Amino acid sequence: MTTRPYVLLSAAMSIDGYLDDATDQRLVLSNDLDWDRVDEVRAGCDAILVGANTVRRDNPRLVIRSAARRERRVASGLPADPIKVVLSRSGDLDPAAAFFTTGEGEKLVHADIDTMLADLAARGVRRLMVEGGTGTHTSFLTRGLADELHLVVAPFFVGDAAAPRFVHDGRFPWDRDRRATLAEVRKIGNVVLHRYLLSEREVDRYWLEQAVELSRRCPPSDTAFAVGAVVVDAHGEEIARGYSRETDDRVHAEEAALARLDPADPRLATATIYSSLEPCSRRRSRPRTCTRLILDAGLPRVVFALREPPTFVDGEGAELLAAAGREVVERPDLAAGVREVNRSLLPA
Ligand SMILES: NC(=O)C1=CN([C@@H]2O[C@H](COP(=O)(O)OP(=O)(O)OC[C@H]3O[C@@H](n4cnc5c(N)ncnc54)[C@H](OP(=O)(O)O)[C@@H]3O)[C@@H](O)[C@H]2O)C=CC1
Ligand SMILES: Nc1c(N[C@@H]2O[C@H](COP(=O)(O)O)[C@@H](O)[C@H]2O)[nH]c(=O)[nH]c1=O
Repeated sequence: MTTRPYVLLSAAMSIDGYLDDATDQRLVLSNDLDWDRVDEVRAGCDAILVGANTVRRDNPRLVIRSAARRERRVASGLPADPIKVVLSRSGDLDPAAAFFTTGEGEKLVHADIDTMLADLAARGVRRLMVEGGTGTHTSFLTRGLADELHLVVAPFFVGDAAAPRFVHDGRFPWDRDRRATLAEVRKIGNVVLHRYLLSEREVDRYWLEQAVELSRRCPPSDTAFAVGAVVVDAHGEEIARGYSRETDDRVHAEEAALARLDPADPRLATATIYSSLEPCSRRRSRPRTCTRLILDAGLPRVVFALREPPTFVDGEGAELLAAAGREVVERPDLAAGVREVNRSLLPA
């Protein structure tokens, strides 16, 4: 099975949540700096998608504007422009639309999202940017098919319910009990970019990267690893963090983080602990291992990047946690930073 491309949704809306006004003229919400950012994001993607109404109403070109970015793409063996895709069940599209007549990449029309994603995966597309409009964003979001959302808010109101909102009504996977992860807020002149992470895989990446960053603060040691740990509740809010040797010269990262929480804290029962290294399962310097502490705290989910290397002991934290019914997620794709922080302690 081929994996679907990474899906990045992008939209600009007014303060009151509209993507456009109700006139025939296209509403520009981004400023010049933000258009340049959009161009950069486009240049980092293999394909760009819009819905059929956006082609009909905006007549977009969806090409890379910057000559330097086009040259960089070509120099790295890519076409100057990403593949363009339009979603349309009706197929009612004007062949003279700029979508079809501009740009050097392929132009595709698809009537179904699943078929489209499979086709793009087969064409080697790894990153897809979805630029709207309302119906298209609603389809991707309600189906849980978005990994990341770039939402720009422009500083004015449209104030007309006849205009298209960011999304239609619907059942979205993120609600007040299951919040999306806010990875970044950036002021770009007078607009604000919000970057949200929407898929579990990307949320895990974000918190594990935080844990790896935290491990860089560990006081150096020849006899113990440098590890960072973050505990995140079911709403996606950080509730504790810690790192090796943070509070005394023996303390482990998970131990330091869990010590900051009341064992009776109800959030623990649905929280995730992110640790840059597999939780320890043998320890001389303390009565309880980090694996034991995690089990005793009732944490149902553990995510780590690197298995404990056999430098000091043979770790079996992952196996013990899984055997106890905890969900254990190993992310070796994020292990490079952990290896770098601990390079003097790893086997050559
Ligand atoms: N500010 C911003 O960032 C942006 C604003 N916009 C604005 O959004 C507005 C357009 O939004 P909207 O009218 O909702 O249109 P869309 O651009 O989302 O197009 C909707 C059409 O796309 C096709 N489509 C949508 N979902 C699916 C699906 N799941 N499977 C197959 N086909 C699908 C259908 O085409 P068909 O009818 O052919 O069957 C549908 O009618 C415009 O006013 C535009 O200016 C657009 C993009 C970005
Ligand atoms: N209006 C608007 C956006 N609209 C999106 O940009 C597309 C036009 O791209 P181009 O053909 O390159 O001019 C348009 O069809 C729609 O998908 N995007 C934004 O980031 N900010 C904005 O204010």
